[in-house]
Amino acid sequence: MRKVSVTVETAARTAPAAVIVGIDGPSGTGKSSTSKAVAAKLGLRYLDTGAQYRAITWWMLSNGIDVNDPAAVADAAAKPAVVSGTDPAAPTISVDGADAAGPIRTAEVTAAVSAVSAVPEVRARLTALQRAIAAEAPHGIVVEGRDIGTTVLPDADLKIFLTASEAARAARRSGELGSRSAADIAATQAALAKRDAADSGRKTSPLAKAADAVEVDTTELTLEQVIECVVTLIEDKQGA
Ligand SMILES: Nc1ncnc2c1ncn2[C@@H]1O[C@H](COP(=O)(O)OP(=O)(O)O)[C@@H](O)[C@H]1O
Ligand SMILES: Nc1ccn([C@H]2C[C@H](O)[C@@H](COP(=O)(O)OP(=O)(O)O)O2)c(=O)n1
Repeated sequence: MRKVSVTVETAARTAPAAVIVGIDGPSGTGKSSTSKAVAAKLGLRYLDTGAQYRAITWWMLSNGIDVNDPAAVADAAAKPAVVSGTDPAAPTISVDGADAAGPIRTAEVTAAVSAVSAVPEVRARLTALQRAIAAEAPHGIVVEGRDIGTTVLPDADLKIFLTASEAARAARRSGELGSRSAADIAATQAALAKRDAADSGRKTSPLAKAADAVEVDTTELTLEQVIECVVTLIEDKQGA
């Protein structure tokens, strides 16, 4: 009996601790692509918190809530059941049991999401959900968003803040939308700037770099270089 218990205790001591990584930054800096790839490489879970804010926004729009009325949004904030699947190879998002992966990417949701995510009741609810998901991840998790390092997981083992020039971010997003014309890139850049200003300017947990976050400017880096950089930072932390 004694021998078994010593073996179990030794195994527990030597098993690598779960690692919690927060990746924040404005739109188009590479948060989702980087977080998914890093989590897959290191056997961690992956959580896209932006998808959760989009999911609540989609529910509000589908249920006739005026997204520009903060009191109406606050009243409804507890109603939708948001569920995130955290496998980095196949992340999922559902609302009240319905697959929301497609509908949350429409232009209508993108235009409304900053107003909905500025409402404190929405943030409180999703922050609690995000913390619970992170706490349950067996080997750790990469959580991406706008306020992960500052608010959701202030004790994360590693915080990364991704940046890139507005022009690079607009070109990336336009490419995703299937257009590289100068006019489309300019329109995308204006929409990005407007959303970033709203996300950075709101009162409750705005988009911001945590004081202890590592800033990585991805403007001149390939996605592979950014992934490698973040993997190295995590491995350095784990080895420390
Ligand atoms: N370093 C990079 N260089 C070029 N394209 C990139 C880079 N990082 C991401 N991308 C591309 O830019 C687009 C936006 O990336 P994404 O990860 O969705 O950003 P975010 O989650 O920050 O909004 C995607 O099409 C992605 O493949
Ligand atoms: N932790 C987070 C994540 C996203 N949000 C809000 C603000 C963002 O404009 C929207 C959408 O986030 P998402 O990461 O999907 O945005 P993009 O992929 O950059 O288009 O959600 C937030 O307020 N807090």
